[in-house]
Amino acid sequence: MTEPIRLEDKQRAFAELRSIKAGFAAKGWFPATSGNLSVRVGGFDPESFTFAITSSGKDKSVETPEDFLLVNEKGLPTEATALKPSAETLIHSEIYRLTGAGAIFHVHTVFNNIVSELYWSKGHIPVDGVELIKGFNIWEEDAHIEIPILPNYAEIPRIAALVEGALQPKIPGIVLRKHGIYAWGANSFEAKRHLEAFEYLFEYVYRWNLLNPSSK
Ligand SMILES: CSCCC(=O)C(=O)COP(=O)(O)O
Ligand SMILES: [Zn+2]
Repeated sequence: MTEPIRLEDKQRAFAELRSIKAGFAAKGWFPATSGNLSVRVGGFDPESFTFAITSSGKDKSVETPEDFLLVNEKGLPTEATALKPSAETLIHSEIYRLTGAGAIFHVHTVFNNIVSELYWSKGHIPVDGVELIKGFNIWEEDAHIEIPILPNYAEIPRIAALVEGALQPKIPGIVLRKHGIYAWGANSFEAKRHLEAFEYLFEYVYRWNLLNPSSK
């Protein structure tokens, strides 16, 4: 039996999401209502857990009392609400189930879209020796990493079904082709650091390719 979520845990999760949402909005990371954010709230059992997630279709650069709701591991609201969870909730559920993460953030940016297309045929975005790889806690000198890319199917369950096969043990993120990045971490602080590192690396890869068109 799953323990009911305590009001203070729910409020803490919503406050955390509110602050992350405002910070990402200030960076312009939620164009045209895109993006979604979640944090795990309770029930750390991989088979039954609860997380707070952004409601679907909202302007995420605006703060309202209807921005977040709680859902279970199947992505269904755990409390009576008129709010709809993010259309991409099932991807969050699958990432929580497989990684035990504490927070997952998804944004659409021009850089993540372009590099996903640039490296689509390889199935991953390679990055070599850039210092910010250390943002993933990879401290090896001249580290080489490969960030997985999944197809952007219209049906979210089809994408969710591919997450397990795409996960790279040291890489806390997955890119959807010409769609956006999912980055996660043990908590919001770590998931934010990971997302910022990914976005820095995507911009680096994009600019490197512009300057060195034959290097790919
Ligand atoms: C106009 S954004 C298209 C849907 C999407 O990719 C996204 O990230 C936002 O969907 P949500 O249901 O979470 O608002
Ligand atoms: Zn999206």
